[in-house]
Amino acid sequence: MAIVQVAVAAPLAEVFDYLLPSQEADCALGQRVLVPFGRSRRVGMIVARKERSSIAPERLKAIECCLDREPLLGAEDLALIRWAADYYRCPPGEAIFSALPARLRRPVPSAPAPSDDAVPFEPAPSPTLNAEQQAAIAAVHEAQGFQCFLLDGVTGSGKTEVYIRLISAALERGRQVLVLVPEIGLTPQLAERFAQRLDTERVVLHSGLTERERERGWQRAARGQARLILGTRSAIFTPLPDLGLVIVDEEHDVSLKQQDGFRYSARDLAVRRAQIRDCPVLLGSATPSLETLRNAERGRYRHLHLRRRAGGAEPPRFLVVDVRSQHLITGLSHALLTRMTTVIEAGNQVLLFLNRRGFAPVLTCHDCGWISVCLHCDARMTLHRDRGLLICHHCGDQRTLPVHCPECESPDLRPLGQGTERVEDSLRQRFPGIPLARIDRDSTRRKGDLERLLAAAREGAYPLLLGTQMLAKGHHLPGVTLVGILDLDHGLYGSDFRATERMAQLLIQVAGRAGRAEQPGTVMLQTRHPDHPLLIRLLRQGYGAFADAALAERAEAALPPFSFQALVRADSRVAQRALDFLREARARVLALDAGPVQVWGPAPASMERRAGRFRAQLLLQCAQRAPLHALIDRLLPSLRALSNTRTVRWSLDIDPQESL
Ligand SMILES: Nc1ncnc2c1ncn2[C@@H]1O[C@H](COP(=O)(O)OP(=O)(O)OP(=O)(O)O)[C@@H](O)[C@H]1O
Ligand SMILES: [Zn+2]
Repeated sequence: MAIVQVAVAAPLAEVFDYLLPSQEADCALGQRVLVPFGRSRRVGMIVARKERSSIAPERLKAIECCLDREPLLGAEDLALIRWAADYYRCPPGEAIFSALPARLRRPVPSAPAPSDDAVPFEPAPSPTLNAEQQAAIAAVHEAQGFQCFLLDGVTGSGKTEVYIRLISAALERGRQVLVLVPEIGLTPQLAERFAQRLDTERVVLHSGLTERERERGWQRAARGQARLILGTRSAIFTPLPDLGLVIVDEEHDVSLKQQDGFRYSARDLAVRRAQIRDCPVLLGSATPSLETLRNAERGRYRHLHLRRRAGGAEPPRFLVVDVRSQHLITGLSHALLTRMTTVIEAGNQVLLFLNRRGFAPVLTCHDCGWISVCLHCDARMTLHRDRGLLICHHCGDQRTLPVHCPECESPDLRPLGQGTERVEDSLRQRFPGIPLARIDRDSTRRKGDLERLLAAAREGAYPLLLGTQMLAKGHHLPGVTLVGILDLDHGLYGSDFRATERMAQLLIQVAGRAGRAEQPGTVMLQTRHPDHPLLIRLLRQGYGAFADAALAERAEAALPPFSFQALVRADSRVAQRALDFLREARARVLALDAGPVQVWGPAPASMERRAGRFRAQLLLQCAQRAPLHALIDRLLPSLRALSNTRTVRWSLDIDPQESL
């Protein structure tokens, strides 16, 4: 009997050998099987065939049955997932089964191939490419096999147009194309643009679909029926037999990194996938991550520029509003309000950006000083007046809005600061009769809300747009000529070393919504730190100059991308336990002789208690990747042993994007 290696759907570091009974002899790589496992049965996937096993033949168990008639994953798909599982230290079975549509994680047979639906196609006219767009396209066309490109194009420079041309050419060559975007909210707009221009079978894959829809799309992609696949990060694992081009839009966005369970970077895996496939990959952004810029600088990625806005639109003009010692009206300066009036009277649109939802970030008692703290987190509960609730944005806990102070019974409770709900309130009073759309997670809770609001916003239905980053990213809103940024200051002095990078990206992305059509745009940035050197550089010289300076700072401090990191996070219900666990982990690292790997911490998280658990982290860092990863391999067994005896949860994050 043949021997196969099976990855079982469970958090186990190993894969297991099984016998393949003769009635299942043609069961192959990438097919799911049902196997006896301990006293139960589990679903698994065949990941290799073997000549012999190190386990004595009489002790080998046989698989019970094969669940699929054809492989669900091809050899390359498996290679990618297993590479990712190794690199990110995720158990192979967990990685493989989290890459499958949810239903196929259970012991059910896979469905037959879904049929195609033909859609009538009326191509929309395509613009004449400018010289920079042409050069970018030509560069990618010249690629022989694998090559990674950075498409670094200012907002509104026509990156999407470049994608469309490259996709079209790849489709004509008979290839499939995978396009990744960081957020669901960006899929409808892009899908719509693709639908107008590309006559091909498309699927969209994201977490907002039902299990059925997702499985169907996945199957059509896997069987080569769908030729263009547009999806959020987990779509990186979709099997694509004819893959010929990978595109990652907004490659700088943290949402491309999975932050729990199988913690992978879809962007980095896109590059790896293209390498395995030997095809080109294009990373696009107006604000590339410092990691990607560094790779371009080192010549590993080819840097393509689109320096001008397409179709003759002007870059937006920045005005800094120094709000120190100014009287603000619910967070808005007089200068901003005045200009808003002018823009609205001229029949254009204003977009206001405030990255804080709810009515106010805290409720206080004016008599005794009580504040609305969360019982489970080291955080304040946000006042949501519309819903009559205090909500903790960290653990989700809700309380009905108190009428009297819970401490002193005073009725004088006051909201402090403002969120989008409060700004909306104030604007409706100040601009009566002017249609306003607030776009944030609260105002778009039902399916289709966001799409509807954005479509109406694009049509110019709302002279006033107000929103969080949901509204800021990637949307083309041609009527917007004024963008007001109410408060980004926390990003200038954040505790995470990436805080300024994120602030700069968000600022440029939000600003990029202004003046994308005929009318020029203005961006008013309210700040209490108008003299901050990085801010000045960003506004006067642009993102590229900012990134150069930020990279120089990172080099100086030996931080990523000039070093590599891994973060061990731990949490426990009892204070100190997580820290104690990490102290021991640190001792183990030192006992292993860490060599060039530096060990920082452990330190409590900046918000230590969250959802009733105390959190801490231990950082490992090294100028080279190899010694760090070698150390981790030696460390993991002892971490697993350590945690067995404790009530501590822990995880390992390779190339972490966020500290706690
Ligand atoms: N060569 C061109 N000539 C005229 N118009 C163009 C050209 N290329 C793109 N456009 C138009 O310019 C606008 C902006 O282009 P697009 O949305 O592709 O930019 P982008 O770089 O992807 O934007 P962002 O990253 O800011 O979302 C679109 O309306 C697009 O149709
Ligand atoms: Zn909480």
